[in-house]
Amino acid sequence: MDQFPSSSFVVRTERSLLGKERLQFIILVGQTGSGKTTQIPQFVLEAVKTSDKRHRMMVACTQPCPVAAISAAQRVAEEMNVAVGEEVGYSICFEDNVSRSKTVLKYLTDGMLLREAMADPLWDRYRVIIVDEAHERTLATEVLLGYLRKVLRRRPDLKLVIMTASTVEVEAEFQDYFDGAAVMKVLSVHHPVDVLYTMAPECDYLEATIRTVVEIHKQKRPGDILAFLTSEEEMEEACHGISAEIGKLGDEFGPVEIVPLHSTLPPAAMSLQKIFEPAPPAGRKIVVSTNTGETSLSIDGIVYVIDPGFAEQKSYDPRVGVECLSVSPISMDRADMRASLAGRTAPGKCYRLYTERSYNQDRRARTEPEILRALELLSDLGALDGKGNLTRLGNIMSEFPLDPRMAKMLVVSPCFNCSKAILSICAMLSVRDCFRKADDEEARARFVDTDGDHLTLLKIYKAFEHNILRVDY
Ligand SMILES: Nc1ncnc2c1ncn2[C@@H]1O[C@H](COP(=O)(O)OP(=O)(O)OP(=O)(O)O)[C@@H](O)[C@H]1O
Repeated sequence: MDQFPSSSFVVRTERSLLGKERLQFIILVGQTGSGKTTQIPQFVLEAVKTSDKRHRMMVACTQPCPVAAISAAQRVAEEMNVAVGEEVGYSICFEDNVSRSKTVLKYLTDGMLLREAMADPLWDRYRVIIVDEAHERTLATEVLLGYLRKVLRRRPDLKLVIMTASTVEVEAEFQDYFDGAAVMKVLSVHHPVDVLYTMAPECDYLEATIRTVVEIHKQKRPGDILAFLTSEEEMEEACHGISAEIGKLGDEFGPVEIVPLHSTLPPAAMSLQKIFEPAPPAGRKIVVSTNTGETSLSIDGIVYVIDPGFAEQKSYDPRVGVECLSVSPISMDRADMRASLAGRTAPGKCYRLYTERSYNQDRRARTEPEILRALELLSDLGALDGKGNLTRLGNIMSEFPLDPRMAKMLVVSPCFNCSKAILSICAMLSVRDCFRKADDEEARARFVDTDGDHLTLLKIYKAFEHNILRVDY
């Protein structure tokens, strides 16, 4: 990408980019919904196509979660009037929808691009790499950026675009890390958002969310609703609750379309498009989302945001050496990001289901980047030495596209003669819970092993093998 072709964006550059044809990397800042994910890769692709034909042609655009990669590929393929999997494709864990000969623009999760580096360490097939949603500071994005900085020195023809919907501090941090990289800004219109707090803390945020959705539907002017919850189970419960309560209202307040949004929504490609479809005539769309709806997918028409103030977040407990996923209060910057989504297409309202005091006093200003929590874990597992270098064990572990604890379990399992069992346990831990509905509780109880969840998973897998694959032990 020697220069961006003209676009419909109003772009303000901090330094003149167009005169500097040899810039190797830039940071592009734009509010969520301004078109970074769907438009910039197309401009870049256009520029790549018109540049020196001897160069490699492929453009990669990374996303923090599978559902965002699929959604972007679908949208861009539609805009370019091509089929997904041909000129525009996507690659996520366990699904590669690309054509070796045709794909020139590939949306993929940041983890998948890192995996590609194992076989192709300098990403030789790519001419431009676009790292999207960099402000989310996921572990994979941070590792990717660290590695990219090294690769750029060895591949002067490789260009990097870092895209973020960040705050000024985050922007400065990226600029600092990439030697004062130029910043481009996509200026977009943003409407005012009224932020409302509860007078007293809510003791049950799920119930409060359902109640608030129903009240908005009964009392407020047209506009879609986006409600944040912390897990898929909560979302399912909320969708049922909202549907039941709104059903009781009869036809008086108009129809609703309730759409769940989760990063691993199955089957992602099929249900995804519903999120972008307009609300039913004279009705309302209600999107119930985990934090995937914060920045990974921009949904038009949202006027009301309901923020209970919690998210499921990973934390590492060094005392027991276990990483746990717990529901904890979100930081102020994430609360502000959620609120801003109400003002994308019209003036909006954000209902925070917590007190103003809780916003000001109980929350961190920013979310701690995941990478800081991961370092401690790697040292405890013996993957890093005292100086922070990879040990021999760490090197072997890095070959596995797995959580480090699972990688270590697998690497050391031959010493304990249990590789096959550990392999099955790792596979079971890598997929979504195989029991999901409340009525599966009885079935789950049949497999419970008093020695812990891992052995329960192994029992389930063995039963599956025995009954479905007819393998005898
Ligand atoms: N799969 C899709 N189907 C329909 N509309 C879409 C789809 N993906 C994006 N859009 C729409 O395209 C517009 C631009 O979205 P885009 O995701 O490119 O913005 P963005 O700046 O990258 O935001 P974010 O930071 O949230 O990813 C938005 O109005 C969005 O609703």
